[in-house]
Amino acid sequence: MISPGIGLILLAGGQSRRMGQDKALLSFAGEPMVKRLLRRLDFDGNSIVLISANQPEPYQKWGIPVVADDLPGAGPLAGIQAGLRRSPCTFNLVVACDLPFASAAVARRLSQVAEDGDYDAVVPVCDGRAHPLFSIYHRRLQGELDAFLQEGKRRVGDFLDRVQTRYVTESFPSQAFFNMNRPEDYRRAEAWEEE
Ligand SMILES: Nc1nc2c(ncn2[C@@H]2O[C@H](COP(=O)(O)OP(=O)(O)OP(=O)(O)O)[C@@H](O)[C@H]2O)c(=O)[nH]1
Repeated sequence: MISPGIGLILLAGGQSRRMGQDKALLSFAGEPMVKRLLRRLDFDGNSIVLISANQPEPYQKWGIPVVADDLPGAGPLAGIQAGLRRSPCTFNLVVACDLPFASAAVARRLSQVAEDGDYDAVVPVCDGRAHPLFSIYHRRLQGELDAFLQEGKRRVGDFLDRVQTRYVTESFPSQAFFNMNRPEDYRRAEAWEEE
């Protein structure tokens, strides 16, 4: 289990234009992606909040608290903003809803780094790429994030450059960060699942 002091912010408010259907509700190996993520990440008992600009009904039916973006249409950073505002936790793992192999082991490792240090954000780097949508954010970032978005800025990486970000470069399994944008990504991931 993840440390009980870490909250989970699930980002499910995108438009899924490339996929052509809502990625958060996409059935993967017979299970909607959001339910799969909750099962895999093992956040039982921790604070969970799902940020969606779309229909809240399916999530409410599953007992998952849903909040809407404060800045609709502004992208994932605005989802993080809404999540940090609602979460009671100091540290929060932000997870995009399109990561079919999101890993509890990676989440535990990042949580450990966050709780041992005093960073604003803890971001894994795998194969030379940072993964800010599977990362930990400190709730004290709220004011700075509000100001950043207010300036019309939207890029998560640019925001992370402004704050005390700890990039964690370890031998993470790259599949944990594989995200599905298009139907061909979905087919590829389902094939891995079946292997
Ligand atoms: N809450 C919230 N989440 C978002 C927003 N935009 C994207 N996300 C989430 O961020 C993650 C990555 O999203 P993308 O794949 O970049 O964007 P998308 O809008 O879902 O997909 P495309 O329309 O194909 O670009 C997914 O979990 C999305 O649900 C937003 O405006 N608000």
